[in-house]
Parts: sequence; structure tokens; C-alpha cells
Amino acid sequence: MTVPMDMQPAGPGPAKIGRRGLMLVLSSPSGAGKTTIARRMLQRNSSLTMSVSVTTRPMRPGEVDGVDYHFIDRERFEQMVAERQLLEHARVFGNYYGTPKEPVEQALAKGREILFDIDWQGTQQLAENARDDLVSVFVLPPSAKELERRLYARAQDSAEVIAGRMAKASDEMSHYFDYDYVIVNHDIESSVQQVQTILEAERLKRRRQVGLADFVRQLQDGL
Ligand SMILES: Nc1ncnc2c1ncn2[C@@H]1O[C@H](COP(=O)(O)OP(=O)(O)OP(=O)(O)O)[C@@H](O)[C@H]1O
Ligand SMILES: Nc1nc2c(ncn2[C@@H]2O[C@H](COP(=O)(O)O)[C@@H](O)[C@H]2O)c(=O)[nH]1
Repeated sequence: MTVPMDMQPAGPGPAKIGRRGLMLVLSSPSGAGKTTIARRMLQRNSSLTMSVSVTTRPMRPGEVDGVDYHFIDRERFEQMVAERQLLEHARVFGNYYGTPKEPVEQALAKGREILFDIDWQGTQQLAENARDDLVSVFVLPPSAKELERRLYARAQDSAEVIAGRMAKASDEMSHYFDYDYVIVNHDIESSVQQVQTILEAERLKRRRQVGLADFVRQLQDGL
């Protein structure tokens, strides 16, 4: 997948430096806090667009169809896979999840930055297709006890579901090794600031700055 630029190199007048879009992925064991971090990042960054996944999992109290997820049945999910409408997809905790391709491509075409809350399987698939445009962050909980406490405090899943997610947490966490960055979510404000720092540094990567050559040439011409 190629990510277009949000600003073309300058015509007449002073050269401008633009930015390529990027794909910022947050993954973690369930309950470590990535959804909370993602929501705050969206509030802070108007250039960020959230990728809204499809899922076959039942809606939780308070969730809104089309905002938190597109809630679909298994048949529709299989159809989307068959029609190649998903950029990546995976089975997680017995349910099916996937990233619709079209909204991501549209947002990238406008040079926007896309935020993904997906698991390690989805991250691996995105990396296979667009490694250069991917920035991946793994969020760890401070402790196993705190992870369980957060899952209960969220009060949205049954004890059985929580036990299932805790049982998978160790395996999930083993994938931290494949990520570009790893943060430990002790305090939400610090974690959001850390992800913000990552985003700002990644924007400054040379390959993501468009029109640098023209800008430097103009600087040199003025010497
Ligand atoms: N740093 C933190 N300190 C205390 N509580 C937190 C912190 N970060 C998140 N939480 C709380 O922990 C619970 C789980 O957070 P959240 O839903 O963001 O996790 P998640 O990683 O997105 O889980 P899932 O993968 O199941 O969607 C929520 O109730 C949230 O408010
Ligand atoms: N590979 C994908 N994983 C996804 C996607 N959307 C969400 N997820 C991950 O699933 C689990 C469970 O989420 P929950 O909302 O049911 O608690 C979590 O790890 C999410 O990151 C997706 O489109 N693809």
C-alpha cells in the first residue's frame, strides 16, 4: 500500500515541507488501556482518524454501532473477507475482527494519520503490506493484578469473559517483541504523553517529510 502525501512540493514561492500520512497501531493484552489512550490521542490530534473495525462480538453496554465498532454477523464478516474488503482480519477471543480497507485508504489519500486498536495478528498483516508507513506501539499493564483489576473495573464483561482474557494475556504479551515501541501504562496521562512523543518523533522521520529537497535547495540558494 502506498501512502500519498498531504502536501505536494512547492510551486512558485517559498518551498513548504509537507507530511506523509502514517498508520499508528496500539496493541496490548485486553484491559491494559489502549482504547483509553486511543480516545485521548484523538482528542489531542485533529490530524488523527480512528480506524473503526468490524466485529462479530456482541455490543457492550454503552458502545455505539459505527463509532466503537461496526457490529456485524459472521456471514457478513465472511463476505467482507471473500470480497477483500478488509485490510487485515483475525480471530480474537473467539470473535472475528477486521479493518475495513476503504475508509483507511480514503483517509490516507487525504494525508491523514490513522490510529488502529488491533491485536498482534492484525499488526503483523499491516506490517507485511505497508511496513514503512506503520508505527507500532505495544502497551503493557503495570502488573497482572492491575490488569485483572482494570478488566473488572471496566464492568463490561462477565467473570467468564474476563477469565478468558486473563488466560490469553501471557501469550498476547509475548508479542511485544515485534513492536517498534513499548510503554507501560502506569498512569494514563504519562502514557498518552509517551504516545504523543512517539507520534511527533515519527512525523519528523526524513522519509515522512515531503518537499525537504526543495526546501533545502532554497536555503542553499539564499547562501
Ligand atoms: N493508566 C490507567 N490507570 C488506571 N486505569 C486505567 C488506566 N488505563 C486504562 N484504565 C482503565 O482500565 C480499563 C480498561 O481500559 P481499556 O478499555 O482502555 O483497555 P483495552 O486495552 O482497550 O482493552 P480491550 O483490548 O479489551 O479493548 C478501563 O476501565 C480504563 O478506564
Ligand atoms: N486484528 C484485529 N484485532 C482487533 C480489531 N479490532 C479490535 N481488535 C482487537 O481485539 C481485541 C479485543 O477487543 P475488544 O474490543 O473486544 O475488547 C483487542 O486486542 C483489540 O485490539 C481488528 O480490526 N483487527
